[in-house]
Amino acid sequence: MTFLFRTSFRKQGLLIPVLNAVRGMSTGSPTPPFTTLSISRPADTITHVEFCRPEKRNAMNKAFWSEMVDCFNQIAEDKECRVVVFSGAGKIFTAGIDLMDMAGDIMQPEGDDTARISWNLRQIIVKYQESFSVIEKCPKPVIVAIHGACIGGGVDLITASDIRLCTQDAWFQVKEVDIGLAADVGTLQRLPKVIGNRSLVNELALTARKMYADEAKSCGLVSRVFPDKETMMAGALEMAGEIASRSPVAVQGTKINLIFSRDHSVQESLNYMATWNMSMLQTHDLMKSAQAAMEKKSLKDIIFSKL
Ligand SMILES: CCC/C=C/C=C/C(=O)SCCNC(=O)CCNC(=O)[C@H](O)C(C)(C)COP(=O)(O)OP(=O)(O)OC[C@H]1O[C@@H](n2cnc3c(N)ncnc32)[C@H](O)[C@@H]1OP(=O)(O)O
Repeated sequence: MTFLFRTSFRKQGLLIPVLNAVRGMSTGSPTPPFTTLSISRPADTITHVEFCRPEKRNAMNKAFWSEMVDCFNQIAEDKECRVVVFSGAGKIFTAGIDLMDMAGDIMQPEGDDTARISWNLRQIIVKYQESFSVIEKCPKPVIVAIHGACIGGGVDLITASDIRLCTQDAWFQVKEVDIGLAADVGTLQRLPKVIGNRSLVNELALTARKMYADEAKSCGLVSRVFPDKETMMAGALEMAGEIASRSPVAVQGTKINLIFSRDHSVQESLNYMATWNMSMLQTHDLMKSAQAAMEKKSLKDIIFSKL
């Protein structure tokens, strides 16, 4: 962590939440109006979202699925926030879908006949898909920090995130086939694009075998493995600080164009990029950043307008 960061934390009286995050501890209870998410501000431009249901191993109950949408829509609108760190409180990152709380919605959908039941079920699935798509739609980069187990819905969540870090004890499991369903909220669509090895994706999704940290790193699911949660949280916050020091015009434009190009041809993506930058290149941030580079100044010393 940089000196600048530390002074910024102290200046704002935010040293304790930062230390808690760095220690990998829960920052406390969920933050109202949320019941499953705890939101803290380790620095003025960084939002830490912690999945906070440790006693249930962060199983994804109904409240979680809707709170994710509210939380990330709010972050998308929050002009102070430039980057998000997402982690899980307690023993593991997440046990996936809450098998107790969600059974009704999925196994006994309402409707007078097959068509209406199917229609209602479709709407439920689309709604749950949005709980993770909202991470991708949020223009602020999301760094996800994974410790212990990341099961089922957890893999859906992390594949919608921009940067994945994990601890040496982390393991990943596309568990859906074990509970009798095909994963339907993002894993089957995003994991092949993340890993780029179809055979491995097929193997993981069809057998539900566990994949441990070293393999996750070697196949590209995560970009860094840390010895423990405390070190990982410190690494995540340091990385968040690096991103947050850059121009938000440049950072958000980079996220949006990377996602666009993942889903389009090179030529379509170049066209999109040209149209994007024909306005974004007119930002003051370009001159400020270029000048800092010429003067060998740290970008942490440059003030960019909020976005
Ligand atoms: C349309 C939506 C589509 C979404 C699909 C998503 C699908 C999936 O996510 S499939 C994966 C489902 N998850 C599982 O099968 C995992 C089940 N849990 C476990 O295997 C273990 O709990 C785990 C290895 C995660 C942790 O083991 P540990 O010994 O550390 O803890 P436990 O004593 O087992 O559990 C502690 C309490 O947490 C409750 N709990 C754990 N997982 C879930 C869960 N998935 N759903 C609901 N509750 C869960 C567990 O019951 C214990 O509660 P209590 O007895 O009250 O203490």
